[in-house]
This record gives sequence, C-alpha cells and structure tokens, in this order.
Amino acid sequence: MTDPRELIGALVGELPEWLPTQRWFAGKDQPVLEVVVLGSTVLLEGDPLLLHLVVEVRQDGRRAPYQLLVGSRGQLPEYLGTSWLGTERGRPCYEAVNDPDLTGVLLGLIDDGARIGSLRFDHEPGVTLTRGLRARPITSEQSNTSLVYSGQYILKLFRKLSPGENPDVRLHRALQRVGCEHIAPLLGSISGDLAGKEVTLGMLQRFIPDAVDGWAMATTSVRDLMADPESPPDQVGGDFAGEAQRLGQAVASVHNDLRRALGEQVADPGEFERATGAMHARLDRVAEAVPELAGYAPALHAAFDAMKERDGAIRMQFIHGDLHLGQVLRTVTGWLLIDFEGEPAAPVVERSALRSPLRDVAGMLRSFDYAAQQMLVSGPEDPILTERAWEWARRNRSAFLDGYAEQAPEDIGDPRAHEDLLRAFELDKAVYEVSYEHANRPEWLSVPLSSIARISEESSGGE
Ligand SMILES: Nc1ncnc2c1ncn2[C@@H]1O[C@H](COP(=O)(O)OP(=O)(O)O)[C@@H](O)[C@H]1O
Ligand SMILES: O=P(O)(O)O[C@H]1O[C@H](CO)[C@@H](O[C@H]2O[C@H](CO)[C@@H](O)[C@H](O)[C@H]2O)[C@H](O)[C@H]1O
Repeated sequence: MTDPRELIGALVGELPEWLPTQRWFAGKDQPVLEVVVLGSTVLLEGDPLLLHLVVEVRQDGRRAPYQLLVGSRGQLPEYLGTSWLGTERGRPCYEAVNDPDLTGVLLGLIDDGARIGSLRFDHEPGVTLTRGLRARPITSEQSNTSLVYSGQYILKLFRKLSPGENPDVRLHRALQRVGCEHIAPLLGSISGDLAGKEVTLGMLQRFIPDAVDGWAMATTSVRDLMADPESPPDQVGGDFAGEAQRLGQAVASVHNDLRRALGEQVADPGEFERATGAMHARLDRVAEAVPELAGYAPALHAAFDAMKERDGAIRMQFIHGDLHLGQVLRTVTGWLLIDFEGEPAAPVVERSALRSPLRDVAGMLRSFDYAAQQMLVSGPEDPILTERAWEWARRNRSAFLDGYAEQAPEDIGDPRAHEDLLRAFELDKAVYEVSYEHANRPEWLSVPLSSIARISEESSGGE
C-alpha cells in the first residue's frame, strides 16, 4: 500500500499547471509559482483512498489557501478519466468531487459528527441524514464546488479559504434560528483550522428540487417582451413584474430577519466617510485597469461624494452582500436567497462587516439592468429592442422596489426615499462589475458601462 504522504509530495508538483484550468481558481491572471501543503488528512484509507488537502498557492506577491479533495485508486475507471490529476507511485490520483464512491463518505462523516485530525464534521442539532446517497457536482460556472446528493442535499465545498467562520454558514444559521422562510434549511457544516483560526470548509443544505433561478426566469421574460414589440408589457406572456414585486418582499423580509437574529446599529459618523473612501479607491483602481471607465470617473466620484450629505440615520446590519438574480431561487412556494458569502473577491473582514441593506437593494437593481442589457450585446444595434430592454428594466426595478417598500425595515421604507445612497451603491456595484467583466467576460463590458453612462447622465439632469 502506498504511503499517502509520498503520494501528496509527488502530487503537488502537478498542481501549478492544473489549478488555473479550474473555474473556481481565483488567480488566473498570474502563473502559479509554487504549491505548498498546509494540511492533509486521510478521510478514507485503502482503494479508493480519499485525501483532504489544504494547499497554499503562491503567485507573484500573493499567497492564498485552497481546499482540494483528492482520490486515488489502483485502476482509474473510465468515467473518472477527465478528473485525472497525475499518476504518482503507480497510482492514478484524481479530483475526488467527481467520484460518488468518495463523496458519499463526506455525508456519512457529517451524519456521524466525526472528528478526523483537525477536521470537524457537524450536523445541525436534531438533524439526521439519509446515508449512502450518491452525489454529482453541479456543472454550472461557480466560485465553489457544490455536490447534489440524490436531489436531497447540497454540499458546498468552499475552494478559496479565508480564516474565520464563513458568512454563508453564519448567516444561514442565524436566519434559521429566527425561522426565516426565504432560505434553504442548513443541515450541517465542515470546518478545520487555518493559520490558528477556525475555517469553514463546507456547508450542507436541503436541496430544493424544481427550483428555478431568478436569472433564468428574468431573461426568459425579457426575450418574450422583445419578441412582441407591439403589446404593452403586462399583456406579454412571461411578464416578470409580479415576481419582481414578490422578490422585493422576500429581500426585505430577510433583512428584517437578519436584524432580529444579529442586531443592527446606527451608522457612526465616520461610517459614510469610510464607505465613500472605499468606493473612491475602488473606482480609481478599476479606472486605471479599464480605460473605457475613465471618462465617467468625475461623475462617479461626484455621486459617491453626494453620500456624505446624509445625516447617518441609516442603520447598519448584516446583509447578503452579493445579491443578484443568480442568487435567488423561485421554488413552488416563493423566493429563496442563497449564497450569503458576499463578493467572492472581497476580504472576509469586509464581507462580515455591518452595512446598509440598501446595498443589497442596489445589487438587485443592477441585476434587472443586466438581464435587459445582456440581450443587446450580441446583436446589431436596434433602437426598438433597446427601448424595449430599458422598458423591461424600468418596469421590474420599480416592481421590485414596490415589493421591498411593502415589508422594508421601518427606517428605510421606500428605498426611493434614499435616492443619493441608492444611486451611489448602484454605481459602486457597476464599477465592481466593470472589473468583473473585464477579467471574466470582456464581451459583456458594455453592460455595466451603458448603465453607468445612463445613471451619470440622469443624475447630471441630462435625461
Ligand atoms: N438549496 C439549494 N437547492 C437547489 N439548488 C441550489 C441550492 N443552493 C444552491 N443551489 C444551486 O447551486 C448553485 C451554486 O450555489 P451557490 O451557493 O451560488 O454557489 P457558489 O458560491 O459556488 O456561487 C446555484 O446557482 C443554484 O443553482
Ligand atoms: O455568483 P457569484 O457570487 O460568483 O458572483 C460573481 O459572478 C456573477 C456572474 O455570474 C456576477 O454577476 C453579474 O452578472 C450577473 C449575470 O450573469 C448579473 O445578474 C449580476 O447582476 C451581475 O453583477 C457578480 O457580480 C460576481 O460577483
């Protein structure tokens, strides 16, 4: 039998080339110089073997920890061929997330409440899991790896790790405690140690079958409206406004639940100062990297400065932090919010800070613009379709805000009453999107840029 330590030693040599080929790897802009093992745990001995690894990926001026699950067998079955990482000591090693014989082990360990080395597997109080289920990884493009167990459970394995409890687990647990109706039930978690602190490695939730994500629904609705340019929007099949309104209610309800669970506080006088400082700094960084943004910088800086004029009466609380139509699921009973991890690129301290809930509102407003605009990027310019797209966005943004206002925390009420804040948060998100699209989908760069152009023009009174 091969010693797992020898296997690991040889395997890390393969990782610098393999990591950048993975969707979840967040350092594709620079070559990987070295990979160092920070922790290794054998979760299953024998053939197949299951190894849990935390590795540090070293790039020029940057070090980041990642979680890997490695399987090894004497003979690699054909269906695991594309998961192959390398052959060490005569044993093929592969990405274990694609091996249902191995991923089933994780579910059993969570059910057992197992402790192996520094790894802790926990189920939530009172939860008993069905064991022996086979898992398949979700194939959509994601920042982490999620495994679905026979349509019953979904286990998210966090890839890039930050020391501390992940806000996704923390906020789900807190929301569950106060009986929030708009989340999928939390069933368990996996944690370990990193740099002397606890680190969240995985989160197990009830899988909601037959759920459709908001992005798929919204883009179908835009397509319907464009295909029928003559009819009023409320008479076109697939009108989304009713859903947008219910979504607004759900988001407001989650904000209220987050307050009940974890409290809130009035922003201290320095808070807006710090927030605007961070927004100006992000704008400067992105404008330097993306010249197309530079022309809008003066209008954007002015919009951020306008925030300072507020008296600080907005309350700060835990929020979702990266809310968009891809982060909400329509189930047979209503809307659920998922993925409370915040912006994946932001440091965990920032993601765990108290912020204005209007940031989530602004994130969703941006997403309505996105759903409308992305239909226009690939086709030739067409003024009728362009107007139709903006009509869709206006209608659904407004319905969402109506719904939010119906259940909003008292100090917020109708978000439109905080126009300066909302505009600044929307523009800040759009600046983030410019950098996201520049790095990930350059063909979509015009989506946030066209919104920035429109909002800047509106706020300078040029409509
Ligand atoms: N509880 C759930 N039930 C059904 N599908 C889910 C559930 N949670 C997540 N999903 C699906 O899994 C995908 C990935 O989840 P998400 O938390 O957004 O992962 P990531 O952090 O990798 O972006 C979502 O887009 C959604 O389609
Ligand atoms: O879902 P993630 O947490 O990985 O978020 C990142 O990727 C999103 C794209 O998948 C990106 O969202 C942007 O594009 C969406 C459409 O694909 C749109 O609905 C969002 O409004 C827009 O911001 C998100 O910004 C990024 O953090």
